Amino acid sequence: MYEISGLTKIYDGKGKNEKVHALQGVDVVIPDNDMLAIQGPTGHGKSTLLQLLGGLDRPTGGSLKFDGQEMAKMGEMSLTKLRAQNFGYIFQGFNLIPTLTAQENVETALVPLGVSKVERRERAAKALTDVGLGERLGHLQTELSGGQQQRVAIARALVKEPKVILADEPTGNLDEETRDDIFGLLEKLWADLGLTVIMVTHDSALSKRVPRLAQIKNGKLTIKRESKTANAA
Ligand SMILES: Nc1ncnc2c1ncn2[C@@H]1O[C@H](COP(=O)(O)OP(=O)(O)OP(=O)(O)O)[C@@H](O)[C@H]1O
Repeated sequence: MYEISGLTKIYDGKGKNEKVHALQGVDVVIPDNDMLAIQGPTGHGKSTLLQLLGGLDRPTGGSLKFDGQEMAKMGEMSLTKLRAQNFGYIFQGFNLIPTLTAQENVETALVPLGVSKVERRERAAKALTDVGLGERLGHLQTELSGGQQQRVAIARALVKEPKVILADEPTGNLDEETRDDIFGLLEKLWADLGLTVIMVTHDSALSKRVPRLAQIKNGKLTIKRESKTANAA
């Protein structure tokens, strides 16, 4: 569960003394097993929030607690461990390594966890099978469709058995049919594995389907639609 209050992020801008106030006091609780979509105009702080939630960057101010641990104050080693054990990331551009097979790409997520080579192979094969790519383990990125590449990226996020999946425009590069397919897969994994899924999306069809919807405007977050789970928490 995330407990977030007064969260701010200020970047250094291009000019001297110029500051970009990307997040300007975000308050939100994200309970376990929530599925939250974040919408908002371009440049208003969506990706910034996702980066902070995933421990990929540090807030400038406020409190960002994950399972009671203050991420803003955590040392680099603890944060790396928290990231490796809890967060799976999915990006719009898939971020696969083109010279590696689907299986090898998924295995890379387990290297920081010190998992043995044999176990890495087994877990990667299982994760790819879970996303419907059991027959494509040895394929390179160029030998896979866009939807299949996103499935590899989802398997790579899942193989660590994270608590949280953070997705930045997970269906952004895909046609309508493939988009429905990938979102259906995320919904199934969310329900079956009890994951928390937090995604940034411009896709209004997708926003309609998620249980809980938030909007970020000018670095501030408002909840637009509550799910029953969130109300109960
Ligand atoms: N590393 C950085 N250094 C400086 N400014 C940044 C950096 N990252 C983001 N910004 C700025 O912070 C603001 C918020 O950016 P962010 O990427 O969070 O927006 P977004 O809502 O995700 O936009 P989009 O929908 O276009 O992806 C923008 O003004 C952006 O230019």
